[in-house]
Amino acid sequence: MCSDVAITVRNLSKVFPIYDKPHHRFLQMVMPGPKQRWYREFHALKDINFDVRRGETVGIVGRNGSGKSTLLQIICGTLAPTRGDAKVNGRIAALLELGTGFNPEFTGRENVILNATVLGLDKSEIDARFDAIAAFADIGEFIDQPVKNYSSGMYVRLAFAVAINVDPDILIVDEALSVGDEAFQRKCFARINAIRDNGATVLFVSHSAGTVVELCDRAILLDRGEQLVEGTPKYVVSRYHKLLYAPESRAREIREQIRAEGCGGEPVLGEDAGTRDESLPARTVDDEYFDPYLVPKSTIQYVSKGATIHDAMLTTLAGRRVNVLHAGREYVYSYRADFARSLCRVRFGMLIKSITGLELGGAISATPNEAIEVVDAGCSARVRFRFRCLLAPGVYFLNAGVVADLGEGDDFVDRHIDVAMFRVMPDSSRLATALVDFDVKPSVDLLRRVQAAGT
Ligand SMILES: Nc1ncnc2c1ncn2[C@@H]1O[C@H](COP(=O)(O)OP(=O)(O)OP(=O)(O)O)[C@@H](O)[C@H]1O
Repeated sequence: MCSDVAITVRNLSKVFPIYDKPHHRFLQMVMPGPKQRWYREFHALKDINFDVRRGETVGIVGRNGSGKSTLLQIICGTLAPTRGDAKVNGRIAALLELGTGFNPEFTGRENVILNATVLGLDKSEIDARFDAIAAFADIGEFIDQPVKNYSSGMYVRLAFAVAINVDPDILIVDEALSVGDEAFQRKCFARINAIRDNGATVLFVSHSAGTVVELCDRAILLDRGEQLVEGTPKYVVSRYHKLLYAPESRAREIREQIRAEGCGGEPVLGEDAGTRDESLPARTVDDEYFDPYLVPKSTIQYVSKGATIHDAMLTTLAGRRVNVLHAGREYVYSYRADFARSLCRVRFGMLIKSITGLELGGAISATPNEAIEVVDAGCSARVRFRFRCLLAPGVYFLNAGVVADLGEGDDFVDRHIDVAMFRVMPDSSRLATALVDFDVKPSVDLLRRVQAAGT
């Protein structure tokens, strides 16, 4: 293996036997034969090939079951490939899914020693680092309890503390971070950054587009065990999203499209160089655009009480339809409401929610005193909400609602939940943390420390 390559994966395939009935496993053991096979083959990885250079941080993305964890386990040597091989050059520390690495009967202290020994540290090195590992894990006296008594959060804390305190040449992280609490996750990301800055190689599995774009130099998209594409994180994440939100009927076609595009997104060319979907208008790298596959699957339409909402959409200020937005820019959320009966004191509303349903912000077209007094049957209204997209990269959902006074106060006369969705593009220049960007203007003054007299 070339000395500036940390990981080489060649023609790697993994086939799992699937037994339809529990006793078939036994029958296969006692009656294996060329004619009768008691299992079906499931191809979890199919002919995977890539290199990771020393010092690179590479993200692996893909839908559930695409083979990410299987790939990492083979690279770490905890699972054997069926064909091909994965070679690593250097000390590898891995944070794989829960359950791997620790012996549940041993205490945290014993597991730390065991793990660090497996990672190649001698006794004096382990003694020198033990306190740092325990401090990072911050699990108090649980360090002397068997790990079978740990919560999943404690387990991850300790596993991560070991993995990143042994000065690995190669760090492999499999999304396990999402188990820890937020403060701990932040501590871990800071530590991963420090390890990377010291020249280590990081291989990272994540479902979070923001994390991959933020942390990685390059990304690889796996789907159904196949390596569909590799390229810049922005490019690969955009293809991943295209696949993730594809209707089942189009998924196969979209996979083929992505595969045909091949390797993409050299940084100098910009994320979509040479791979534009011909059905979309030409755009520059940072342009917002419309992704036809970004369609909510959770839309709920309430029973109409005299008005009906249609054509909910987002556009640029110039009127171009979009749903992949640029943070910081202004957009218009609009819909049409058709009135089948006359309604009094009419107002229109909008709401933006996070993927978990958290209501982030909304607006109503008028105060109660300024509601439209009467809208006659047969009329239509075009409703527009202009807003600035002050949101973190990620996916968001939109509600739309029409309110009128039906005699007993305001009531919804039509309401659509998750009527549209949009994505905010990852932005590496972003300083804001969390979901909502308050347009904070940070400033830092470095103050020279006054030297004490005589020192
Ligand atoms: N030991 C096994 N026996 C049979 N099938 C397996 C085994 N381990 C994994 N698989 C199957 O291989 C496929 C890939 O699994 P893997 O865990 O690598 O996917 P993943 O991309 O990491 O998924 P997720 O994002 O849900 O963690 C899945 O369909 C899984 O059911």
